[in-house]
Amino acid sequence: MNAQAAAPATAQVPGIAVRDLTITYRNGLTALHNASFTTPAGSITALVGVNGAGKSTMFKAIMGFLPAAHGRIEVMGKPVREALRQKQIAYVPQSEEVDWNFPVLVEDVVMMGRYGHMGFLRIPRSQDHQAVERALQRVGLLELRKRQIGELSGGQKKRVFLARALAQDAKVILLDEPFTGVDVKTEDAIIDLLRALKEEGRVMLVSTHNLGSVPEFCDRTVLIKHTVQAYGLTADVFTHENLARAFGGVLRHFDLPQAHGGGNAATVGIMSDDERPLILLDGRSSVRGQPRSEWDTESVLQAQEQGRS
Ligand SMILES: Nc1ncnc2c1ncn2[C@@H]1O[C@H](COP(=O)(O)OP(=O)(O)OP(=O)(O)O)[C@@H](O)[C@H]1O
Repeated sequence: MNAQAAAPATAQVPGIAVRDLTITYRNGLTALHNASFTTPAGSITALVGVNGAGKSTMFKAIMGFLPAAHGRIEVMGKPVREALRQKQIAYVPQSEEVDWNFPVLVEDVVMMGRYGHMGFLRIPRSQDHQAVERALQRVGLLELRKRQIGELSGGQKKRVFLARALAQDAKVILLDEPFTGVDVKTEDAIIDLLRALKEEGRVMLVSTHNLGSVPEFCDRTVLIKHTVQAYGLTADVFTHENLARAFGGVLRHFDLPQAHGGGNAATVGIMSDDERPLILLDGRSSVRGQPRSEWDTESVLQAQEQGRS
């Protein structure tokens, strides 16, 4: 589906709606122009593109850090400013954006998610402590609550910031490359948590270079290259043609013709931007352990409809 095409039928409950967004930095560089996409409540959307394509810029715009030169953003049906005021948006940063030498305990970082719920003096009440405890429990870090944040592993640090978003009770969670430097077990644990949050009706937007994981846990994808090139159901968007357009010659790509035996010859393509490659069958994305018939658009929509009813 290209960016101008109609949104999927299930996209009725609003999650994030970006319309005609243009962002120009102070130095005059326009990092995004006329970018548009929508995602519904109860969804996980991948934000995919080359380095410098504008993914972090999109996050910063949704977080209200960057003014729009043109266009608008709505979150859960409200203007961004209103959604931010209601603490509905949380951001899980890239590791490089954080000063890990800052002396602060794990539980203090998670408590920051409660600041917006506290009074002017930021004195935590029992419900704030309970929310922090629940969030740490959910990401499996309760035992490390008294550790200095700088003493944690890369995967544990990511989970602390996810816990901060949970303590905030954000409806929309933006995750900037949550799998960088994370082992496969931790990645799977984060994916399981994101799936559970989706079932609760929350909206996740996840930037990642880990293309192979996208069809496994992101029901939708936004392909970005200084604008939104395509968005919609991952099964529709994650095609060889679209990815080649978004990445140009940057992706490593191999075709293994007719490697799929049993009389159903198919072209197996492998595209890789990072650690886990994306496997394509006849130019369409596939999901680990699932035959392709279970991953076509119709089945995804049906499964989502059933999940809602
Ligand atoms: N503060 C800034 N001032 C000026 N230009 C910026 C600023 N931040 C980013 N840019 C530029 O905007 C463009 C988009 O950058 P952005 O960080 O959004 O890309 P990205 O897709 O997140 O990249 P990556 O995958 O490397 O994280 C790039 O050309 C970048 O150099």
